Amino acid sequence: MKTIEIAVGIAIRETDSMEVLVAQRLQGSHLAGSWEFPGGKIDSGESPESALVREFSEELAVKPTHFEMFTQIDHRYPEREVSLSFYLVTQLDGEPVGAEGQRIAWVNMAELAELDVPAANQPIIEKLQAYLGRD
Ligand SMILES: Nc1nc2c([nH]c(=O)n2[C@H]2C[C@H](O)[C@@H](COP(=O)(O)OP(=O)(O)OP(=O)(O)O)O2)c(=O)[nH]1
Ligand SMILES: [Mg+2]
Repeated sequence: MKTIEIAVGIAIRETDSMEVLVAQRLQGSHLAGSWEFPGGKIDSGESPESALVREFSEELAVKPTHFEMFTQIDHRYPEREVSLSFYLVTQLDGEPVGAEGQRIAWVNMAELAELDVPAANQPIIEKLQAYLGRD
């Protein structure tokens, strides 16, 4: 099975608690209905960082202006194998919207733990909770 390379951004903001931006995968897509971190496929010849910036523009109509590598994980779903590069996005130019009609939400770590997420994200979320704190 050919591995699909994906760039994903975990946008972070601090309000009363630390929050991250999630988006609900659209009907008709792989893992429809689950709450993902925005991102998508890296085009051939494209760098992961360029893909991250492009996907945030397409999906959220914002530009990540500060980001750093967080972690990388490979996961095999029954239908496809993905290689996910997760970035922490600490600054955005603009206010994100669901530019493709998807629902988006800023959630704290407790809320994130309650969401239906892609199976590949579970270890990432645990790492994120350890990194940001649980409250
Ligand atoms: N964006 C994103 N994808 C994830 C996450 N976790 C996870 O397993 N995936 C998987 C789901 C999909 O199989 C794949 C992303 O591919 P995709 O098809 O949504 O890519 P895309 O945004 O370029 O969409 P499209 O142009 O193909 O419609 O990665 C995540 O947190 N964010
Ligand atoms: Mg996508």
